[in-house]
Amino acid sequence: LDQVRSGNPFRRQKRLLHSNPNTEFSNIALSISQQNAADSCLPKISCNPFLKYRPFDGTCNNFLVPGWGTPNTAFVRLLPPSYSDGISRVRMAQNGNWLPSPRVIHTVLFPETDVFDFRHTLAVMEWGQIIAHDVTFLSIKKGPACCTPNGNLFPPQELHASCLPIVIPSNDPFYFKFRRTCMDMKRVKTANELGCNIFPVHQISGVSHFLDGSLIYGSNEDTSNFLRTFRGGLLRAQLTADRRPFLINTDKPTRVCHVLSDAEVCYSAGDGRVNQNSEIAVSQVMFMRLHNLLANQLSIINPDWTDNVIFHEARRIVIAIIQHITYNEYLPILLGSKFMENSNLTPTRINYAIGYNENVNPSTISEFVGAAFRSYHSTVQGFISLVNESRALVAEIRFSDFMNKPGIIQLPGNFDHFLRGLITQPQQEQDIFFSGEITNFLFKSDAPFGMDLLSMDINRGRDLGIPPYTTMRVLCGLPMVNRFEDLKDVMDDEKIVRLAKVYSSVHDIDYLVGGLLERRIPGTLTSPSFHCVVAEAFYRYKFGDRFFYEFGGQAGSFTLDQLNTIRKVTFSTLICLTGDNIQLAQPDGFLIPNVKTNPLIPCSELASGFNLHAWSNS
Ligand code: HEM
Ligand SMILES: [Ca+2]
Repeated sequence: LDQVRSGNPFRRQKRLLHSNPNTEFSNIALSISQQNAADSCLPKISCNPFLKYRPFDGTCNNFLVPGWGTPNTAFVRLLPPSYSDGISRVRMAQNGNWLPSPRVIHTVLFPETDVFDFRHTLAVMEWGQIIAHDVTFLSIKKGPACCTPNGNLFPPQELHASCLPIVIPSNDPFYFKFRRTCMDMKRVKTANELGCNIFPVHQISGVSHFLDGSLIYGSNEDTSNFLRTFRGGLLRAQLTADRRPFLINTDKPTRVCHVLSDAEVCYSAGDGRVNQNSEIAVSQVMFMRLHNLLANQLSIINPDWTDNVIFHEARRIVIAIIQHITYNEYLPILLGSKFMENSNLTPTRINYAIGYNENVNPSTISEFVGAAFRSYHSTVQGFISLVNESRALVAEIRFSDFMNKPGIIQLPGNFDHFLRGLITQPQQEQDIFFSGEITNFLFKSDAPFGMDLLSMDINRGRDLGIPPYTTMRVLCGLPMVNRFEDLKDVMDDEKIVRLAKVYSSVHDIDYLVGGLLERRIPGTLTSPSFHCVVAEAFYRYKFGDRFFYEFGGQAGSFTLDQLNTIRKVTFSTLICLTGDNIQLAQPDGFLIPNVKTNPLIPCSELASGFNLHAWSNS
């Protein structure tokens, strides 16, 4: 409370759980997070300490626990899960009733408006999605539909155990038009489905937890082999009539994508979500092109290298570039530059970084994927700008028209239009306003309505047993609260009034909801209760990853010359290198260009320092 009175509730919360082991709450987090009941089910593997290239599934990254971070293993939890039966049933309200419907919470607290973030480009949003798809994939349990064919609720006794449908009130401002009172949603898989009999349940990630380019190469060797040509270290690609490379097509477009014939474009990549929307499809093509460009350069520099060596060296560089852009350009925007410096998260400028810690569990954090990182769904744009070389708007496409329908990005000129759009169009503000394109029309296909991502996110938090907001905010260093009025330290009055309209107790508030309603920490794109969880996740992706690009002294470490080459790469370099014919970009692609501080300059200048001489064998 003293903190509240002092008028600066932000000072104390900007913390990293790991770097503050002497605080009461981080001690709790640290001890719980390092142990994971599901670890008892990890496969026993013996490791080769001289392995130069990280395995696709992340095994043996950690010598103490070789299964840490591998696909189909459990997330770590910062705090014990909140399940009403202590095992797996979703949380109930303090008064014993069901918690309010996520859709009701959405309509009362999160108006649908487009508010632009005029500082940050849409590339910031998209880079977040790239990271999300790299570090986590929740697979949905199989089972029958959870709503009737007309979109109404089944009687509770007829509901399958895998179901967690969202109740839509009959007076919903949007869905009432379609007389729908139920949004189908199923629970996600837990370690128990894989034979690991532990309770409370632990949800699992289907992909490698490390930030290791698994969305490009897959999370196992079979997927990677499927994507490779086995010639010149290249990834497979399909060429358009004018010979521009795109990802290969899946062999079942009509099943995977929203297309009418199997002749239509629908990609196959290291991650199954590649077709989800046009921006992620563009990004995945960008990475495939980057890999092949590096592979071609490496072949020229080292004609004696085998396909396998070229492939793995190119992959190692691509992963390093993803990590570098994340820690050098993306995270300072999210977490604040000062915080990054103080927590050793900023990339080192010279020499190697130090601090790899084999005691850090590198696994993705449940509270991060179940709430904190999803808050960036708020930054998604409902309309995508296609932009030409003079930065004029060529077209604007409706986001929901091109979900699971990526063919548009291959049309002549469009790939560059999309890429330029990413570094030109503002993202939406990280706030309580979400685009209707994802909250009414998500995956709409040909229907006049779709699903609601925000309601799904709130519901998913309950599925994962994410502790309520009041518990999570304490973990992040805010005072314990017992009444709605106590939330004034981080929330505006009007929001508190609305919260009290929906939730009957302050302790019922979902973490995602509370975190989104907090005032943002100045100089960041996070609020106090999300900051420590997002920071903790990225702390682990760095200091828990033996192959992290900046570390020396490992079999897979870069030479300093190589490292210094990677340090020159920015998001804009990627745009320049992988576009069909992009001539200009601003140095910081995550910031809106402007003549004074971030002017458009020739790509030849932006990419000039980037060559692979440091990889020459001679
Ligand atoms: C570009 C538009 C985006 C769309 C259409 C989208 C859509 C989705 C959907 C449908 C889910 C699954 C929901 C569920 O069933 O639980 C999801 C999950 C998720 N999204 Fe997004 N998303 C977008 C961008 C982002 C961004 C920008 C971020 C973060 C910066 C993000 C972070 C996440 C995370 C962490 C999950 C959980 C993933 C998992 O563990 O499987 N998404 N998103
Ligand atoms: Ca990964």
